[in-house]
Amino acid sequence: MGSVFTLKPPKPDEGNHVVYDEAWRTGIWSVMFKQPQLQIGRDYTPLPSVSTGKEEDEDELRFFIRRDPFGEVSRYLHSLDVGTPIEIRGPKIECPVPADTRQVLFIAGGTGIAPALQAGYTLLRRTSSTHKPRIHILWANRRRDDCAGGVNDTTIAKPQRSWFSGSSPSSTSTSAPPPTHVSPMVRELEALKIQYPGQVTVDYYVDEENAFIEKNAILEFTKSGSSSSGSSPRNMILVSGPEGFIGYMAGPKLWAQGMELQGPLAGIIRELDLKDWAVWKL
Ligand SMILES: Cc1cc2nc3c(=O)[nH]c(=O)nc-3n(C[C@H](O)[C@H](O)[C@H](O)COP(=O)(O)OP(=O)(O)OC[C@H]3O[C@@H](n4cnc5c(N)ncnc54)[C@H](O)[C@@H]3O)c2cc1C
Repeated sequence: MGSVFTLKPPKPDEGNHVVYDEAWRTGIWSVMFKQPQLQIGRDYTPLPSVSTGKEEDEDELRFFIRRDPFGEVSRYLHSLDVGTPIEIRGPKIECPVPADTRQVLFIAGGTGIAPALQAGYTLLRRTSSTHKPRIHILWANRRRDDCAGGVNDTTIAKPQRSWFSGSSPSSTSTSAPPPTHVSPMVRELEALKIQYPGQVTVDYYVDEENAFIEKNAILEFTKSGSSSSGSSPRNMILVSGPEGFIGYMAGPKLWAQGMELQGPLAGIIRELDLKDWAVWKL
C-alpha cells in the first residue's frame, strides 16, 4: 500500500516557486529524495493539487509513495515522523508534454499513475474554447484495494455510474453503493474529471480480477484519436510503471554509457503499428 506525503519548505522561497511552476507547465517531472544514513536517493513524482483546490503557489509538494517492504528509501520515508526534515533534489523533467498535444493515452501500472496525473494536469490546463485536449488513462493494479472506488469510464462491461459524479444515489436501482474505502489516487483522478468534464476518462484493470490491459483497449482510444486529415494533431502514448510492465507494453528501456535511453519500440504497442502516435516510456 502507499501513502500520500506532503512536503513544505522550511521557509518560503520565491526561487522554488518559479522552478516548480515551470515544471508543472512543461509536463512530467520528478524530484529525488535522499536517505541520509545510506546516502542513496530515489525519484518520486509530485502530484498536481487538483483535489486540494489549492493553487500551485504554495511551494508545497505532495507525493504518492508505495511502501516496498524490502525497499530502502520507501521504507525509510514511511518510518519518518510528521515534520521530519528531508533533503530533496530537482526538479528533473522526465518528459515534456508538447504545447500542441491534443490526445494522450496514458498506460500506467501501480504508482505509474502519479505521472499520469501530472500529464493530465499539464495537458488540460491548456484548455481553451478552441483547444480541448483529452487524456485517456488505462491503470493496472495488482489488487482492487490499490484503486478502490474506481469505476471504468469506457470498457464494454461498463458498470455503474461513478458515485462521484453527483447522480442521485436513489435514482436508479443499479447505482453502486459508495465504497467504504476510496484510494487516494482515485480521488485525484475523479477531481481531474470534475474539473475538465468530458476530457478525462479512466479504465481500471486489476490483476487479481484477471483484468489485464490488452491490445483492444489501446486500439479503442487510438483509432478514435487518429487524424483523417493531412495535418496530424500531436498524439502521445505514455507508458509508466514497473520495468516488466513497460517492457511488455512498449519494450524495455536501455542503459548505455550510464544513461537510460528509450530503446526501440517493441511489445504490444509495436505490434499494433499505430500511426500518428508518439510513444514515450517513463
Ligand atoms: C522518475 C521516477 C519517478 C518515480 N515516482 C515514484 C512515485 O511517485 N511513487 C513511488 O512510490 N515510486 C516512484 N518511483 C519509484 C521509486 O523511485 C523507487 O524506485 C521505489 O520507491 C523503490 O525504492 P526503494 O529504495 O524503497 O527500494 P529499493 O531498495 O530500490 O528496492 C526495490 C526492490 O528491489 C529489490 N532489490 C533490491 N536490491 C536487490 C537485489 N540486489 N536483488 C534482488 N532484489 C533486489 C528490493 O527487495 C525491493 O523489493 C519513481 C521512479 C522513477 C525512476
